[in-house]
Amino acid sequence: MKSFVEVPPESHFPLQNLPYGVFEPVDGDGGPRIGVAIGEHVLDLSAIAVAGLFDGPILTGSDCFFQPSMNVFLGMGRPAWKEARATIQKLLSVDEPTLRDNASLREKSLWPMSKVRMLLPIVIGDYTDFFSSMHHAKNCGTIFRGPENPIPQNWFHLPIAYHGRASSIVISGTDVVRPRGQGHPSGNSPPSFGPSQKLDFELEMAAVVGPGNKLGESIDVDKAADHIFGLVLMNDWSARDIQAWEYVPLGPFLGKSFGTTISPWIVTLEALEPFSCDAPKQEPHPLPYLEEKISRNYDIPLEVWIKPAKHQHPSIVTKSNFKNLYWTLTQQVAHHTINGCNLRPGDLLGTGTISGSEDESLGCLLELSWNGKKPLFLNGTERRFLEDGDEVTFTACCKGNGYSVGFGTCSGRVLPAVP
Ligand SMILES: O=C(O)/C=C/C(=O)CC(=O)CC(=O)O
Ligand SMILES: [Ca+2]
Ligand SMILES: [Mg+2]
Repeated sequence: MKSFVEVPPESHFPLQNLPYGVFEPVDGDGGPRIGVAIGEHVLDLSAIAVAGLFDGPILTGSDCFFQPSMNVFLGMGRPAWKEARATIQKLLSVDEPTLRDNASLREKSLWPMSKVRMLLPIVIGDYTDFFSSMHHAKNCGTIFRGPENPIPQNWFHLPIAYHGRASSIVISGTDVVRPRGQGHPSGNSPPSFGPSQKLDFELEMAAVVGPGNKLGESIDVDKAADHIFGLVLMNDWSARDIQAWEYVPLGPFLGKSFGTTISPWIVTLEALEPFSCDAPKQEPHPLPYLEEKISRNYDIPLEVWIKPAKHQHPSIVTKSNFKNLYWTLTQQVAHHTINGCNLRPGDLLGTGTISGSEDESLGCLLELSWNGKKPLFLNGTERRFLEDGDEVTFTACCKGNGYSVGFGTCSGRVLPAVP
C-alpha cells in the first residue's frame, strides 16, 4: 500500500493511517476545515468534496466536510467513516490518477504541514476521565491513602471515572499556566495558598465519541465499538497538592480542570485494527452488562519526554503502552451509559493515566518520583514535579510490517502562575 504523496520511512502518517484533524492555513487563506494527514502533507477534505470526489452512497452531497469541526461526520457513524476511508485511501494511492495527475486539484487540496496550523478537531460537549490502569490505581492509592488497601473494592467491578471540564481542553502546542490554589494545612495552620508546587502530567489517551445514545437508553457493550471514532493522546495536567486537599469526598475538581491537552490527529479504530490485542483477564468476572464477547485492547507504545527551558534536547521520562489498561474502551462506553446518561458526538473519554508494571513505565511524576521523594534526572537536571518552562511531549507509534501508525505528538509548556 503506497501513496503518490511522498511518505518518509519514519512517518507516523502513511496511507495505512489517515488520521483526521482540523486545520487552517497559517497565511490566513480561509478558515478551519477538516483534513487527513498523509506523510508531511494534509489533504483538505473540503477541497475533495468540492471536486465531487466523495461519490459513495452516503457522502455524495453531504456537507460533513464543509464544517469547522468533525462533529457532523462523527455523528454519521461507521458506514460513513468506512466510505470516506475507502475514498481517501484510493484517491491517495500510487496507481490512482484522479488526484495524482490533476495538478490544479493537488495545488488546492494538498497542504504542506508547515503551512497549516492545527486546531481542536472537535467541539467537546462533555469530557469524562476514567481510571483504568490498575498499576496507576494501586500506586496512587498507596501514595494518597496508604499501602493497606491501595485499590478500592469498587475498582475491580466498574471502570471508575469522574466528570472532567471540557472548556479547558486545548490543542497540542498551547502553553499551560501553572494553577494557583489551596494545599493541605500543616498542623493547626490554615490551608496554604499559592502556585501549585506539585504540578504533574498524566499520560493518557482519549476516545472520541461518534454517534451517541438517546437520554434514558444505554449502549450495549458488544455494540459500543461503533460509538467510538478513534483515539488521541491526552495530557491531563494535574496539580497534586491542590488535588490531595480538595478531592474528598467528591473527587477531582480544580486540581485537574485548569488544563487538558490533546493531540491534533484522531487516529481511527479502523487504522488501529492491525494493532488490536487481547485485553487482560478480568478477575472477579464483571457483571453481565460489562461482559463482552470480544474484549480487545490495542498495542500502542507510548512515550513521554520533558525538555527543561534551558535544555537543548528533551529527555525521555517514561515508556508505557495502551495495552496496560484493565478496562476496555467498550466497557467504559457501556458503563458510562448504563444509567441512561447520553453520550454525544465529539464527547471525549479519557482512559485514565496509563501506567505499566515497571518503574520505567509509570504514567505520571507522582508515581515516577513517588510524590517527590525520589528525584528523576533529565540529562543531569533533577525533577520531582514540573517546573516553569518545562515542555512535556507525549508520542505514540504502532509499528506494523514496514509501516507505522502513529499519533504525532501532544505537547505543552508550563508557564509561571499569574502573580
Ligand atoms: O487515586 C487517586 O486519588 C487519584 C488518581 C488520579 O489523579 C488519576 C485520575 O485523574 C484518573 C486517571 O488518570 O487514571
Ligand atoms: Ca487523569
Ligand atoms: Mg487536567
